[in-house]
Amino acid sequence: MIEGLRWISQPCLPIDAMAADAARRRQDQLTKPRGSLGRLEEIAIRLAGLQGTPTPSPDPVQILLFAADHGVAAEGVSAFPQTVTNQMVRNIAGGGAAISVLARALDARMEITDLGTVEDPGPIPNVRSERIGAGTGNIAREPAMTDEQLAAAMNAGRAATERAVDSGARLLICGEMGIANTTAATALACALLDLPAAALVGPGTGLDEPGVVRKAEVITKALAIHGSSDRTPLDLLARLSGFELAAMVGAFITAAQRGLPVLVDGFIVSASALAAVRMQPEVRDWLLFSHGSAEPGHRRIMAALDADPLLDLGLRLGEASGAAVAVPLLRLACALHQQMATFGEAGVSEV
Ligand SMILES: O=C(O)c1ccc[n+]([C@@H]2O[C@H](COP(=O)([O-])O)[C@@H](O)[C@H]2O)c1
Ligand SMILES: Cc1cc2nc[nH]c2cc1C
Repeated sequence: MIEGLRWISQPCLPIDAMAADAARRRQDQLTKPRGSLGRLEEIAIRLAGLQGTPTPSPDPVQILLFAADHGVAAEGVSAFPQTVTNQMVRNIAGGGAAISVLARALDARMEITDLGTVEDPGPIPNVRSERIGAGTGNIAREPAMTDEQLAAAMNAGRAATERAVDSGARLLICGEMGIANTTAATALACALLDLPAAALVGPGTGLDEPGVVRKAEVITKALAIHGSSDRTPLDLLARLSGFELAAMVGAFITAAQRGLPVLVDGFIVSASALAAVRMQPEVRDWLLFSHGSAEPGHRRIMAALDADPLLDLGLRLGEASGAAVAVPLLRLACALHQQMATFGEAGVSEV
């Protein structure tokens, strides 16, 4: 085990089965035909079990946004230049990005961390600088990061999650910003799922068809160098991912160990969730899935995690935007659970 990452094997908290059972019984007494609120019932029951309470709620919601650059961008695998990562960090912090608007509209807390964009932008208001390097290595030629960098990234995600728990957050959302990170996420997921690049590759920010073919070749090369099936998920994470992906793996494992439910965003976040579950299978219990990304490989990752995301809106933005959009559903599911009258209270006949 890598020095500084021994905490990965600490157990996750168990789910409170009594709280979940009580929530299920309450759902069956509310003034509606049994099961008629479908997955909204499921959400309230799961949150009750995860939070260990008869009054589940996603609030306060904590969004952790991790940004980093990727050496593999040099292979022309993104429709956008690498400088956009830094520019978008400024935009997110300045309030103009989609997630900035969504976080404001939801009244959610958001913490933004620069884990290593290509150029150090210097201090930016509302951005934590925890730079691990000037982007990762180009995975088509070398490992993305060293073991020390992996530990730094995962520990940054862990520390951010600890801060969230300590400040009373009841739902964790992780998001990412990193030009070329769909290449890293695809390579990581292919290695973890033992699938070829062609099974998961997609346009990311908007590559054309020939671009996607080139991207698949780059991923195939990276998998040939690093993707050997006898490598551990931790080793694959170091070799094929990125600082923001590794931070999210650290965040998810920590959330499960500290008892904080997670609402998973799109393609890149799901690749991190898959890696976290491979390292610690009990993490799966703590994950709710917000939306199906338009990135085609997302479906394969969802299938591997036995996940059925709540929404299907054709989103492919990242930045935690899809998870943010699903928060109102969780709020409404919890409001219904808490505020609806029971058959007894309302004097409505049950049969
Ligand atoms: O989350 C998704 O499903 C998603 C799908 C495609 C692209 N993205 C975002 O787009 C960026 C990566 O795309 P690319 O083409 O540069 O690899 C990165 O900043 C992600 O947040 C995100
Ligand atoms: C503009 C832009 C915004 C993003 N947000 C997340 N990924 C992104 C990629 C681009 C290119």
